[in-house]
Amino acid sequence: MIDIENLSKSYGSRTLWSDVTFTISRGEMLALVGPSGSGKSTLLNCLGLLDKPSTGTVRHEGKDITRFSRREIRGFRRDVLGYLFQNYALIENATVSENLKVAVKPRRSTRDQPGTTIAEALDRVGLSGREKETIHHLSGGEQQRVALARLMVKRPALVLADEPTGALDEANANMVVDVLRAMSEAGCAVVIATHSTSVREQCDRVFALGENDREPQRPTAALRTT
Ligand SMILES: Nc1ncnc2c1ncn2[C@@H]1O[C@H](COP(=O)(O)OP(=O)(O)OP(=O)(O)O)[C@@H](O)[C@H]1O
Repeated sequence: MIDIENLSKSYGSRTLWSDVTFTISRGEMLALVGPSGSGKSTLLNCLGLLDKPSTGTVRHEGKDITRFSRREIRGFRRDVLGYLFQNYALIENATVSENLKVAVKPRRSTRDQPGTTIAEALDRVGLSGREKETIHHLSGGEQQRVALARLMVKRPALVLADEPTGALDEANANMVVDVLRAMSEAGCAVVIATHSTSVREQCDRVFALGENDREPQRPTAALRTT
């Protein structure tokens, strides 16, 4: 579904990673690992069109998304992508249910499978009955669970998750990974940047950004498959 070829990212003379080449398929859950500062978030941002790689291509259905126009970027974010990022990207002054309603897709025909409803998603993330609460009154972990519920309602083809379990207790961390796993089993491609050994072990494949990438001016073949 996503073909990444010879991707590199440099800031000035510092190369974060280079020669990054791999494919992410539908139904696959992939862990992106590497030491702090190795560029995991930056790579996710490049895949999510929030940042641009210095060289290389990222193809979706044959089209290089790094060359998309603003209009194509908007369409790709709306129709294909789902983010689970550290700032949650929720509407702070709106309620839980208002934040989820923006993700509901109209069914184009009766053949369209009905998606997860807002009530089902909130129940799955343990936030039933909290629909009317305003986002900024929720804890960080609760906001993250709202972001996860929004992903379930949206059902994107590609999910990019940046340390999705970092701020959570063990039970909620397991719940997040279980939901992402269920989404991948339903045909979604999931990429998770993580330091967690347990999350890594639950993924289908692991890509490791190399330790040397932290060293300024030392370009490396950045990606290993384990
Ligand atoms: N706009 C920028 N200009 C210069 N350097 C930047 C810029 N954005 C990020 N960096 C640097 O790129 C490096 C990689 O950052 P990134 O957040 O991608 O790493 P990470 O592997 O996700 O780290 P962590 O595991 O700590 O979250 C960091 O050293 C960061 O300071």
